[in-house]
Amino acid sequence: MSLSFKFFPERPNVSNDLAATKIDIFKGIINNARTQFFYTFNRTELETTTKTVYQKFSDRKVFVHVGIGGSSLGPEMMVSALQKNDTKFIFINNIDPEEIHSQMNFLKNVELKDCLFYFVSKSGGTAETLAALAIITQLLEARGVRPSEYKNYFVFATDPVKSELLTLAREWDITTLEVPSDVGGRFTALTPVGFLPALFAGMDLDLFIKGAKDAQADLLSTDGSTNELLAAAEFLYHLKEKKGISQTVFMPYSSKLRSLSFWFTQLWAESLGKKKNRKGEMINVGFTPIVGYGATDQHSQVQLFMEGPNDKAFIIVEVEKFAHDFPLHSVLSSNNLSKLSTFSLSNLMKAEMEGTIKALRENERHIIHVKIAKNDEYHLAQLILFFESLTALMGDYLMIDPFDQPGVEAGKIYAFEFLNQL
Ligand SMILES: O=P(O)(O)OC[C@H]1O[C@](O)(CO)[C@@H](O)[C@@H]1O
Repeated sequence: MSLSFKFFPERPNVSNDLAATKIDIFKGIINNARTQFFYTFNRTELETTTKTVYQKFSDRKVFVHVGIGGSSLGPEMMVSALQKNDTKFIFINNIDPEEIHSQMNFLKNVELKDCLFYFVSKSGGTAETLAALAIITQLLEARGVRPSEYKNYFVFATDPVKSELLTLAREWDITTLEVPSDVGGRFTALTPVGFLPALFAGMDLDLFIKGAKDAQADLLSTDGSTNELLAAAEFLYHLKEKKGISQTVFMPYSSKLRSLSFWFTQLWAESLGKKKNRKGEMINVGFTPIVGYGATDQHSQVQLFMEGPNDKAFIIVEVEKFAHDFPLHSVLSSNNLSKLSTFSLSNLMKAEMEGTIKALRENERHIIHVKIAKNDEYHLAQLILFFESLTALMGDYLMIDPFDQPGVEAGKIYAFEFLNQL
């Protein structure tokens, strides 16, 4: 795996015996019929069907992605990290009428033949996504498009076995991609959910999948001295058990990877925040994710991180080499400018990150520093698989099921009760 790791104050000691035990457990998790996230991208037919769909609609200049939670956060993160072309992306990922108004206004002014609407919902029954479908069909109707023609504008991604969207897909003859039944919504970035937007963003899908495949063996290694998945799990679990640290600040030093923090937030929060353990006993556990990005948040949250309660672990993601850089020399004379003049912007970013890590260490904070050589498809896929694997494994440490989300159901039921009273 080409992610490199440093742990502060120190890497936990993972003996080979412990590694063998934990990898056995991890294999049990990823080989379970309902939790196949670790292997889905090995299914080449998922890649080829997505490429075929892309070919069919590749002339589209506006890609409207409709979905919420895991059906949107992965694609948003991938596109904002690595888009390489001019495709206009619109993410309809909320039901704020004012935002939808702006999005629909934009769409009213573009040629429909330039648009592709990608509706993603694992369950096919999510109210927010179906609401957006209703509004988009109104837009199409107003432009004279009949339901029999929706197939020219829509692609669906949903569970191939059980989903309301399947019924509509059959009725309207919509091209439909698979969200594998055995992969939970928040683990679907490395499936057609992420693949299709990646292709429309001009990303190299083969390199993306290769990155994930190349990480598999290292994540399963029973060498405790090199398996960083196990080290990270031990590090975070013991911080929680011994020091009560259960907040996790996720802070890439990169604007392009800022959305990785939002993707991580759902993965970490929805998977690990649980009322009951696997035996059904009340335990109310979880790790609270905190979104950050450097260097910007040094001027926002870092004061708290340094001097506030020592109740947070920090995951800092570094991009070693940026694709672009700028020298900082200037014709202006100023003391502060002249201190920068012999350096580049990426030198400043690196120095600020290292400076923050050093200061955090002086304040006895706990840090996992992850480095990628560059922000590309290969490394992004490795980050995704690493954090998905870490989440699954932490579920075992916490003795909970990281693949369900019973806590969000009650709110949905009450929302419909309120709706029916309106
Ligand atoms: O893909 P779906 O089924 O529309 O679900 C969207 C999101 O809603 C949840 O089920 C609950 O928040 C998430 O787990 C999921 O990512």
